[in-house]
Amino acid sequence: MPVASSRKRNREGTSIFRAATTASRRSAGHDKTALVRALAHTSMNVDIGNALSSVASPGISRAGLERIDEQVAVAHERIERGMADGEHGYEALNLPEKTDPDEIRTAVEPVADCETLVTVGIGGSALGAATIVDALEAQGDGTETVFLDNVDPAWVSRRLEGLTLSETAINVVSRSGMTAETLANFLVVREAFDSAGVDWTERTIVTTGESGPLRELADRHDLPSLAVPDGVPGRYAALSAVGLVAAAVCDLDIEAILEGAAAERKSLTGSLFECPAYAYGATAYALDGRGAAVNAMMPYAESLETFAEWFAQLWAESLGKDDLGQTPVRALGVTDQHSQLQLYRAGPSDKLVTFVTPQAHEDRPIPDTDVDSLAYLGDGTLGELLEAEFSATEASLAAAGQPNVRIELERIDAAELGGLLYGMEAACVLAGELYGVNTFEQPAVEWAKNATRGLLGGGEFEEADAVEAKTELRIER
Ligand SMILES: O=P(O)(O)OC[C@H]1O[C@](O)(CO)[C@@H](O)[C@@H]1O
Repeated sequence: MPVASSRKRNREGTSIFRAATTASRRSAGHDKTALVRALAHTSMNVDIGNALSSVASPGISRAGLERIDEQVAVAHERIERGMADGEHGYEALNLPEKTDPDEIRTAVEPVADCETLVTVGIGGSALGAATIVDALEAQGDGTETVFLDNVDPAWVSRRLEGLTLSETAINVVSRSGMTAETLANFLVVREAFDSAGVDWTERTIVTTGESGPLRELADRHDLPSLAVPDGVPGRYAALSAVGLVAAAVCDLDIEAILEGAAAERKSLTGSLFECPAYAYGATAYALDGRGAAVNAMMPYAESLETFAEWFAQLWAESLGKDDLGQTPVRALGVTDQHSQLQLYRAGPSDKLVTFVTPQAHEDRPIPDTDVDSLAYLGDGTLGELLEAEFSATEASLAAAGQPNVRIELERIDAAELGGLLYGMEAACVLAGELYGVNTFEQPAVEWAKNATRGLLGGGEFEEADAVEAKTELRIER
């Protein structure tokens, strides 16, 4: 029954659809020409028109964009130098060329026929993989995927219950190889296999660094393993084995993901007016400086909900330091029109709303109805309703002077997704340069890790003492 629906494109590549909205915007007095489309074909096109000061407040003027573009040119040189030298962090932007899909496919062969894949990992060691398999679910081979990225005992038990362990494979991922949650969950999963009499060493694949407890376990049991590439922080590792092992087990087109990313890499030039990724990073940075301290990532596709979670880690852990950084918020279109939009439209003007919208998508007709008041829905499609709601919500924010940016994908497929992931990583690296922060470290997370280890007898940590010294003011029933 599903039928393909796509917005027709004229030769200039401007969607007829957009033309319509331009008319409505013009009626609302918007100057609408700031669509940044890459010179080379890339996945993501970025429309920053609704972030202009002629439309929104906070907003950025054209002169402001020109000024930032000078900083972008300098930042781009720094990024290119870091990539050329394989420097820590910048090396992540070389992954489309460096990741070997054949190596990944070979490594997953022993488990490729599993019915269920349990991925044990957290943060960057789970979110990239989850984003890819959730976004491309319809294009996979039907392998069920379970991500254990929390240690809530009831939740973990529910996830494991009901699994046919003899048909289940384990994908353990940890860059450091010592993250407590991941190692604890792996020990729990292993025990479940042992209790069921299923040999987990036959059904486990490991992705980790050169050293650490997980590397030791992999070597001791001679488990098939892949390396986390050097110089690539977890949150930037989706386009390596870290994010692609699960995709390969689900028989997704990991080659096309890397090709889409490679095409996006070609769009990195020294100007935001030519590079969608930099246009996004520079605009988000500029708006933060003008008061938009919150960035609500609101994809208009259910399959991109996990992408918003992935983006939240990327943006928060990369830019949140030295009292700087824009707070990412996860939202979903159309669902959060009915929960968050009131705030985004009529609350404080401290937010940028980032929309991600596929131009083409699967569709489903809405049957005709004899209820007159529903005639406007009947005989249409859910896709038309989704598109109308997206445009209406985008325009409603602009009409209220609330800044928003649109990221357009042609459709949600492997190449487009690869480009989107790469583009957002490049946007974040650029924003990090503009903020002047160390984009690739996350020292602030260590305090709680030390405290946890101390509380559990894993060593002497002053942080654990501080936990005990909590100031209390309890209000009890
Ligand atoms: O891959 P690892 O080393 O297990 O770390 C998982 C996640 O934990 C963090 O280090 C934060 O605690 C993230 O940066 C990382 O993605």
